[in-house]
Amino acid sequence: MQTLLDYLYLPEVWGSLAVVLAAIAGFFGFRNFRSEEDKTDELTSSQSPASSEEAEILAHEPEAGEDETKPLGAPTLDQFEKPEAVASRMTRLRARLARSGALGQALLGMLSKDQLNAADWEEIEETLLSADLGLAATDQIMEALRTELQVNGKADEATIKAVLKRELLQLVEIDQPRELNLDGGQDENGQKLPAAVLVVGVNGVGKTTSVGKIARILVAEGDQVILGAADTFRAAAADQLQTWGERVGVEVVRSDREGADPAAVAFDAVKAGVEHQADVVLVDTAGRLHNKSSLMDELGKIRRVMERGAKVTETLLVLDATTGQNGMAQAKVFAQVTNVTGIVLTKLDGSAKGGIVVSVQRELGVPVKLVGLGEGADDMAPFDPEAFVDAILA
Ligand SMILES: Nc1nc2c(ncn2[C@@H]2O[C@H](COP(=O)(O)OP(=O)(O)OP(=O)(O)O)[C@@H](O)[C@H]2O)c(=O)[nH]1
Repeated sequence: MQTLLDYLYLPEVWGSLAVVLAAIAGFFGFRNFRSEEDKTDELTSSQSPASSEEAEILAHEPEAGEDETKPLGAPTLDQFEKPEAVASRMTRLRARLARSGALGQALLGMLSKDQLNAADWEEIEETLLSADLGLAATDQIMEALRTELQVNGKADEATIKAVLKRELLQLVEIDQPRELNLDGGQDENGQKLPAAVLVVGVNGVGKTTSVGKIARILVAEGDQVILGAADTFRAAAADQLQTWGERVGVEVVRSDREGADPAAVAFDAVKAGVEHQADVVLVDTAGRLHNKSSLMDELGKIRRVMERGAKVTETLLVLDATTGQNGMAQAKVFAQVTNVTGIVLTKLDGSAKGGIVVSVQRELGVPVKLVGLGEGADDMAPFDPEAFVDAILA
């Protein structure tokens, strides 16, 4: 006769227990996916891959009966944080943006003098340049101010503000939508497909944090989101992303292996998004700048394998507002190697470099879509040109 102890050693018992636990976790809608790359080498695919590397990733299917999910307990829905709604964060964060209003105050102080001499104009130019507006935009504003003061002699504060606002708004304007394109379309059977969003940028600019924050914005808007931790260069990045996901009940696809193929993780994330009929799959990348061609290869491959599962509707470039022209040079490399569709400008809180919005859009020809305004989880908002200009002139 079997004792209770014998019974506990039976593998079927543990197998059944695992299935029950997985089912419970699945029921609560919270699962942590390990990339299939970690698990199997057995492959089948009817699609024709573009390269042998891609073939490996595409052919990567779990073995029959294998469950690649790793349930992390079963949190109930009310254990998840409720991210702040977009409208309320805009009001709250406006004040943060105003901290970068040093530009408006400095200019108004100088321009309200009775007689402006050459040294004053030089100082005005210097102030505009130090806000990272760039040469061309600075020239345009200088021209408009000179014209105003020549025509009307001394201008009052309200007039100067109006001229600055008009010019800045014109400079910030860009003939492209600022909203994220999150229309993934449908497959040939009419089943909804997720929008795949690739997030790129130099390390340390706030990429992983931004992916977490964007996920929260989307969750607040009612979207079902899946995150892909394709920054496999730094193991902590996947842990960091997982924490962001866990806080709001968002699934995170990751690899447990440091240095795993980022394209495999990105592929699995999109695959999970399709299977779970998610609205958006957000993929974080490492994007180390070893050299231009390896970066191009890596991002190109990630993008191609993502496209096999769903449409990459956005490639967002994350840029640190405090890094100025140096950051811009690096951003340009990314824009050259991948088709960037929007900028996420981080660390705009407290930075006197608000002018970077103008220069980055001019240099890269893509709109700033989101701005990071602090280290808090909901300190990110869609970019609003008028609120931005008002704030820097406050
Ligand atoms: N003040 C402020 N800090 C920010 C903002 N966005 C990100 N950070 C901080 O920037 C630091 C770097 O952020 P990460 O998300 O780890 O940067 P990363 O680009 O993913 O870095 P790698 O993974 O090394 O490539 C963190 O301390 C963030 O809290 C922001 O909008 N404002």
